[in-house]
Amino acid sequence: MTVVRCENVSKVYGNKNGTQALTGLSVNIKENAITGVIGRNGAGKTTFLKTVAGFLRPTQGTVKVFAENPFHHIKVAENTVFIDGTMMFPPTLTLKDILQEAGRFYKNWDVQLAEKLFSYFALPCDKYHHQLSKGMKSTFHMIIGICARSPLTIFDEPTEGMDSAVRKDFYRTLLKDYLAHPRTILLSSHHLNEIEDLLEEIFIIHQGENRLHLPVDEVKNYAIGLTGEKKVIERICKNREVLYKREISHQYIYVVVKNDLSNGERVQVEGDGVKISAVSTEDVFIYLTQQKEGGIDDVLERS
Ligand SMILES: Nc1ncnc2c1ncn2[C@@H]1O[C@H](COP(=O)(O)OP(=O)(O)OP(=O)(O)O)[C@@H](O)[C@H]1O
Repeated sequence: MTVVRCENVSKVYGNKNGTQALTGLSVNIKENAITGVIGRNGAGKTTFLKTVAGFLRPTQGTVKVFAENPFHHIKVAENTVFIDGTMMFPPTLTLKDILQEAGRFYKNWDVQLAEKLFSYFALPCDKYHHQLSKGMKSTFHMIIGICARSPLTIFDEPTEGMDSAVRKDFYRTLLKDYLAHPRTILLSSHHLNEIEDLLEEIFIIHQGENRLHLPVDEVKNYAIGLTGEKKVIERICKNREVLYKREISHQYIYVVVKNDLSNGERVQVEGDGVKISAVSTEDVFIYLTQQKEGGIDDVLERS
Protein backbone atom coordinates (compact mmCIF):
# COMPACT_ATOMS: atom_id res chain seq x y z
CA MET A 1 0.00 0.00 0.00
CA THR A 2 1.03 3.59 -0.60
CA VAL A 3 1.04 5.97 2.37
CA VAL A 4 2.29 9.11 0.64
CA ARG A 5 1.29 10.10 -2.89
CA CYS A 6 2.71 13.23 -4.48
CA GLU A 7 1.69 14.20 -7.97
CA ASN A 8 3.35 17.04 -9.81
CA VAL A 9 4.01 18.96 -6.60
CA SER A 10 5.63 22.39 -6.75
CA LYS A 11 6.43 24.70 -3.88
CA VAL A 12 7.47 28.32 -4.21
CA TYR A 13 8.38 30.23 -1.04
CA GLY A 14 7.11 33.80 -1.01
CA ASN A 15 5.44 35.40 -4.03
CA LYS A 16 5.59 34.04 -7.56
CA ASN A 17 9.14 35.37 -7.95
CA GLY A 18 10.20 33.59 -4.75
CA THR A 19 12.41 30.50 -4.37
CA GLN A 20 11.20 27.41 -6.18
CA ALA A 21 11.95 24.56 -3.73
CA LEU A 22 9.95 21.74 -5.41
CA THR A 23 9.32 21.48 -9.15
CA GLY A 24 6.69 19.06 -10.43
CA LEU A 25 7.76 16.36 -7.99
CA SER A 26 5.89 13.04 -8.17
CA VAL A 27 6.58 10.11 -5.87
CA ASN A 28 4.75 7.31 -4.05
CA ILE A 29 6.08 6.17 -0.67
CA LYS A 30 5.43 2.56 0.32
CA GLU A 31 3.79 1.64 3.60
CA ASN A 32 5.92 -0.03 6.29
CA ALA A 33 9.27 0.60 4.68
CA ILE A 34 12.23 2.80 5.57
CA THR A 35 12.86 5.26 2.75
CA GLY A 36 15.97 7.43 2.67
CA VAL A 37 15.30 10.94 1.36
CA ILE A 38 18.64 11.97 -0.04
CA GLY A 39 19.73 15.20 -1.70
CA ARG A 40 22.38 17.87 -1.80
CA ASN A 41 22.12 21.02 0.31
CA GLY A 42 19.10 23.01 -0.80
CA ALA A 43 17.72 20.15 -2.93
CA GLY A 44 14.26 20.39 -1.34
CA LYS A 45 14.30 17.55 1.23
CA THR A 46 12.98 19.58 4.16
CA THR A 47 10.35 21.24 1.97
CA PHE A 48 9.20 17.82 0.74
CA LEU A 49 9.08 16.34 4.26
CA LYS A 50 7.24 19.35 5.72
CA THR A 51 4.73 19.22 2.88
CA VAL A 52 4.11 15.53 3.56
CA ALA A 53 3.74 16.23 7.30
CA GLY A 54 1.11 18.88 6.52
CA PHE A 55 3.16 21.86 7.76
CA LEU A 56 3.44 23.43 4.30
CA ARG A 57 0.83 23.82 1.59
CA PRO A 58 2.14 23.06 -1.91
CA THR A 59 1.88 25.85 -4.47
CA GLN A 60 0.72 23.33 -7.12
CA GLY A 61 -0.01 19.64 -7.43
CA THR A 62 -1.60 17.02 -5.21
CA VAL A 63 -0.32 15.52 -1.97
CA LYS A 64 -2.15 12.67 -0.25
CA VAL A 65 -1.08 11.14 3.04
CA PHE A 66 -3.24 8.30 4.37
CA ALA A 67 -5.48 9.26 1.42
CA GLU A 68 -6.03 12.78 2.85
CA ASN A 69 -4.74 16.24 1.96
CA PRO A 70 -2.21 16.54 4.81
CA PHE A 71 -2.18 20.33 5.21
CA HIS A 72 -3.27 20.91 8.83
CA HIS A 73 -5.27 17.67 8.71
CA ILE A 74 -6.08 16.17 12.10
CA LYS A 75 -5.90 12.51 10.96
CA VAL A 76 -2.49 13.07 9.39
CA ALA A 77 -1.24 15.01 12.42
CA GLU A 78 -2.40 12.26 14.79
CA ASN A 79 -0.56 9.60 12.84
CA THR A 80 2.65 11.48 12.11
CA VAL A 81 5.72 12.39 14.12
CA PHE A 82 8.14 14.90 12.59
CA ILE A 83 11.61 15.06 14.08
CA ASP A 84 14.12 17.76 13.20
CA GLY A 85 16.61 20.06 14.87
CA THR A 86 14.13 22.90 15.35
CA MET A 87 11.72 21.10 17.71
CA MET A 88 10.36 23.27 20.53
CA PHE A 89 8.99 22.20 23.92
CA PRO A 90 7.22 24.05 26.74
CA PRO A 91 10.04 25.83 28.63
CA THR A 92 8.62 24.89 32.06
CA LEU A 93 8.87 21.13 31.47
CA THR A 94 12.01 19.15 32.31
CA LEU A 95 13.12 16.41 29.92
CA LYS A 96 11.61 13.79 32.22
CA ASP A 97 8.29 15.71 32.26
CA ILE A 98 8.28 15.83 28.45
CA LEU A 99 8.74 12.05 28.22
CA GLN A 100 5.86 11.54 30.66
CA GLU A 101 3.62 13.99 28.80
CA ALA A 102 4.40 12.66 25.32
CA GLY A 103 1.88 9.84 25.79
CA ARG A 104 -0.89 12.43 25.52
CA PHE A 105 0.19 13.32 21.97
CA TYR A 106 1.31 9.97 20.58
CA LYS A 107 -1.19 7.14 20.93
CA ASN A 108 1.46 4.38 20.57
CA TRP A 109 3.94 6.07 22.93
CA ASP A 110 6.17 3.53 24.72
CA VAL A 111 7.11 5.25 27.97
CA GLN A 112 9.23 2.32 29.19
CA LEU A 113 11.38 2.29 26.08
CA ALA A 114 11.68 6.09 26.33
CA GLU A 115 12.95 5.82 29.91
CA LYS A 116 15.39 3.03 29.02
CA LEU A 117 16.85 5.01 26.11
CA PHE A 118 16.93 8.17 28.18
CA SER A 119 19.01 6.43 30.81
CA TYR A 120 21.24 4.60 28.27
CA PHE A 121 22.13 7.86 26.54
CA ALA A 122 22.74 9.45 29.96
CA LEU A 123 20.50 12.45 29.38
CA PRO A 124 20.00 14.65 32.46
CA CYS A 125 16.40 14.17 33.82
CA ASP A 126 16.07 17.52 35.54
CA LYS A 127 17.42 19.70 32.75
CA TYR A 128 15.31 21.73 30.36
CA HIS A 129 15.38 21.28 26.59
CA HIS A 130 17.06 24.65 25.95
CA GLN A 131 19.94 23.65 28.27
CA LEU A 132 21.03 20.72 26.10
CA SER A 133 23.98 20.69 23.71
CA LYS A 134 23.24 20.23 19.98
CA GLY A 135 24.07 16.51 20.04
CA MET A 136 22.07 15.93 23.23
CA LYS A 137 19.06 17.69 21.70
CA SER A 138 19.27 15.43 18.65
CA THR A 139 19.50 12.37 20.91
CA PHE A 140 16.45 13.50 22.87
CA HIS A 141 14.47 14.17 19.66
CA MET A 142 15.47 10.77 18.32
CA ILE A 143 14.07 9.10 21.48
CA ILE A 144 10.77 10.91 20.89
CA GLY A 145 10.72 9.92 17.21
CA ILE A 146 11.30 6.24 17.97
CA CYS A 147 9.09 5.90 21.05
CA ALA A 148 6.14 7.70 19.41
CA ARG A 149 5.83 4.71 17.04
CA SER A 150 3.74 6.86 14.72
CA PRO A 151 2.45 5.13 11.58
CA LEU A 152 4.28 7.84 9.61
CA THR A 153 7.62 8.69 11.23
CA ILE A 154 9.65 11.46 9.64
CA PHE A 155 13.24 12.20 10.62
CA ASP A 156 14.73 15.25 8.91
CA GLU A 157 18.51 15.06 9.33
CA PRO A 158 18.14 13.66 12.83
CA THR A 159 21.81 13.08 13.63
CA GLU A 160 23.03 16.69 13.54
CA GLY A 161 25.66 17.12 16.25
CA MET A 162 25.59 13.46 17.39
CA ASP A 163 28.98 11.79 17.72
CA SER A 164 29.55 8.69 15.61
CA ALA A 165 28.90 6.23 18.48
CA VAL A 166 25.52 7.80 19.23
CA ARG A 167 24.67 7.83 15.51
CA LYS A 168 25.37 4.10 15.30
CA ASP A 169 23.26 3.42 18.41
CA PHE A 170 20.44 5.51 16.94
CA TYR A 171 20.39 3.58 13.64
CA ARG A 172 20.49 0.27 15.52
CA THR A 173 17.66 1.27 17.85
CA LEU A 174 15.56 2.56 14.98
CA LEU A 175 16.03 -0.63 12.97
CA LYS A 176 15.29 -2.97 15.89
CA ASP A 177 12.19 -1.04 16.91
CA TYR A 178 11.00 -0.82 13.30
CA LEU A 179 11.37 -4.60 12.85
CA ALA A 180 9.31 -5.19 16.00
CA HIS A 181 6.78 -2.46 15.12
CA PRO A 182 6.78 -1.86 11.34
CA ARG A 183 5.76 1.61 10.20
CA THR A 184 6.45 4.01 7.37
CA ILE A 185 9.69 5.86 8.01
CA LEU A 186 11.14 8.73 5.98
CA LEU A 187 14.70 9.52 6.93
CA SER A 188 16.63 12.36 5.35
CA SER A 189 20.37 12.42 5.67
CA HIS A 190 23.58 13.64 4.11
CA HIS A 191 25.30 10.39 5.08
CA LEU A 192 23.95 7.85 2.59
CA ASN A 193 26.77 5.36 3.22
CA GLU A 194 25.94 5.42 6.93
CA ILE A 195 22.22 4.74 6.59
CA GLU A 196 22.24 2.55 3.49
CA ASP A 197 22.00 -0.73 5.42
CA LEU A 198 18.91 0.54 7.16
CA LEU A 199 17.01 1.51 4.05
CA GLU A 200 14.67 -0.41 1.79
CA GLU A 201 14.19 2.42 -0.69
CA ILE A 202 16.23 5.41 -1.75
CA PHE A 203 14.52 8.57 -2.96
CA ILE A 204 16.93 11.12 -4.42
CA ILE A 205 15.69 14.70 -4.72
CA HIS A 206 17.67 16.99 -7.00
CA GLN A 207 16.77 20.64 -7.55
CA GLY A 208 13.26 19.99 -6.27
CA GLU A 209 12.63 17.04 -8.58
CA ASN A 210 12.46 13.26 -8.19
CA ARG A 211 15.86 12.23 -9.61
CA LEU A 212 15.63 8.56 -8.63
CA HIS A 213 13.40 6.39 -6.47
CA LEU A 214 14.34 2.72 -6.30
CA PRO A 215 14.83 -0.15 -3.86
CA VAL A 216 18.35 -0.01 -2.38
CA ASP A 217 19.45 -3.18 -4.18
CA GLU A 218 18.61 -1.61 -7.52
CA VAL A 219 20.57 1.53 -6.66
CA LYS A 220 23.54 -0.70 -5.79
CA ASN A 221 23.42 -2.04 -9.36
CA TYR A 222 22.34 1.19 -11.01
CA ALA A 223 25.71 2.12 -12.52
CA ILE A 224 29.06 0.60 -13.45
CA GLY A 225 32.53 2.01 -13.82
CA LEU A 226 34.52 1.39 -17.00
CA THR A 227 38.28 1.92 -17.15
CA GLY A 228 40.12 1.61 -20.40
CA GLU A 229 41.56 3.19 -23.49
CA LYS A 230 39.83 6.42 -24.48
CA LYS A 231 38.97 5.31 -28.01
CA VAL A 232 37.36 2.06 -26.78
CA ILE A 233 35.46 3.77 -23.97
CA GLU A 234 34.20 6.51 -26.31
CA ARG A 235 32.81 3.81 -28.61
CA ILE A 236 31.03 2.06 -25.73
CA CYS A 237 29.60 5.35 -24.45
CA LYS A 238 28.32 6.52 -27.83
CA ASN A 239 24.60 6.10 -27.12
CA ARG A 240 24.81 5.97 -23.35
CA GLU A 241 24.27 8.52 -20.61
CA VAL A 242 27.66 9.17 -19.01
CA LEU A 243 27.19 9.97 -15.32
CA TYR A 244 30.83 10.72 -14.61
CA LYS A 245 34.06 11.00 -16.57
CA ARG A 246 37.67 11.29 -15.38
CA GLU A 247 40.87 11.15 -17.38
CA ILE A 248 43.41 8.81 -15.81
CA SER A 249 46.21 9.57 -18.26
CA HIS A 250 46.65 10.81 -21.79
CA GLN A 251 45.46 7.44 -23.05
CA TYR A 252 43.20 6.05 -20.33
CA ILE A 253 39.87 7.14 -18.96
CA TYR A 254 37.35 6.15 -16.27
CA VAL A 255 33.65 6.62 -16.89
CA VAL A 256 30.49 5.73 -15.03
CA VAL A 257 27.46 4.72 -17.09
CA LYS A 258 24.04 3.24 -16.38
CA ASN A 259 24.35 -0.48 -15.84
CA ASP A 260 22.38 -1.63 -18.88
CA LEU A 261 25.02 -3.74 -20.60
CA SER A 262 23.78 -7.16 -21.70
CA ASN A 263 25.90 -10.22 -20.79
CA GLY A 264 27.12 -10.34 -24.39
CA GLU A 265 28.17 -6.68 -24.27
CA ARG A 266 30.02 -7.22 -20.98
CA VAL A 267 32.04 -10.06 -22.48
CA GLN A 268 32.85 -7.92 -25.51
CA VAL A 269 33.81 -4.90 -23.40
CA GLU A 270 36.12 -6.99 -21.21
CA GLY A 271 37.55 -8.56 -24.35
CA ASP A 272 38.46 -5.03 -25.48
CA GLY A 273 40.61 -4.63 -22.35
CA VAL A 274 38.11 -2.56 -20.38
CA LYS A 275 37.91 -3.12 -16.62
CA ILE A 276 34.37 -3.12 -15.23
CA SER A 277 33.93 -2.06 -11.60
CA ALA A 278 31.05 -1.57 -9.15
CA VAL A 279 29.86 1.93 -8.21
CA SER A 280 28.73 2.53 -4.62
CA THR A 281 25.27 3.95 -3.88
CA GLU A 282 26.98 7.03 -2.40
CA ASP A 283 28.80 7.60 -5.70
CA VAL A 284 25.61 6.99 -7.71
CA PHE A 285 23.99 9.70 -5.60
CA ILE A 286 26.90 12.10 -6.12
CA TYR A 287 27.04 11.54 -9.88
CA LEU A 288 23.26 11.89 -10.32
CA THR A 289 23.22 15.18 -8.48
CA GLN A 290 26.39 16.95 -9.57
CA GLN A 291 26.27 20.00 -11.78
CA LYS A 292 29.50 19.25 -13.66
CA GLU A 293 30.32 15.96 -15.39
CA GLY A 294 33.82 15.67 -13.90
CA GLY A 295 32.95 17.03 -10.44
CA ILE A 296 35.47 19.02 -8.41
CA ASP A 297 38.40 17.51 -10.39
CA ASP A 298 37.19 19.42 -13.45
CA VAL A 299 37.24 22.71 -11.56
CA LEU A 300 40.67 22.08 -10.00
CA GLU A 301 42.22 21.01 -13.29
CA ARG A 302 41.01 24.21 -14.94
CA SER A 303 42.42 26.49 -12.22
N1 LIG B 1 11.37 29.49 4.51
C1 LIG B 1 11.99 29.62 3.33
N2 LIG B 1 11.88 30.77 2.62
C2 LIG B 1 12.47 30.91 1.42
N3 LIG B 1 13.20 29.94 0.81
C3 LIG B 1 13.33 28.79 1.46
C4 LIG B 1 12.74 28.55 2.74
N4 LIG B 1 13.05 27.29 3.16
C5 LIG B 1 13.80 26.77 2.16
N5 LIG B 1 13.97 27.65 1.15
C6 LIG B 1 14.71 27.42 -0.11
O1 LIG B 1 14.14 26.28 -0.74
C7 LIG B 1 15.14 25.46 -1.31
C8 LIG B 1 15.05 24.06 -0.73
O2 LIG B 1 15.35 24.13 0.66
P1 LIG B 1 15.21 22.88 1.62
O3 LIG B 1 15.46 23.37 3.01
O4 LIG B 1 13.93 22.19 1.35
O5 LIG B 1 16.43 21.97 1.11
P2 LIG B 1 17.19 20.74 1.83
O6 LIG B 1 17.40 19.72 0.78
O7 LIG B 1 16.46 20.32 3.05
O8 LIG B 1 18.59 21.43 2.19
P3 LIG B 1 19.70 21.06 3.31
O9 LIG B 1 20.22 19.70 3.02
O10 LIG B 1 20.74 22.12 3.06
O11 LIG B 1 19.05 21.20 4.65
C9 LIG B 1 16.47 26.16 -1.04
O12 LIG B 1 16.81 26.92 -2.16
C10 LIG B 1 16.17 27.08 0.13
O13 LIG B 1 16.98 28.24 0.11
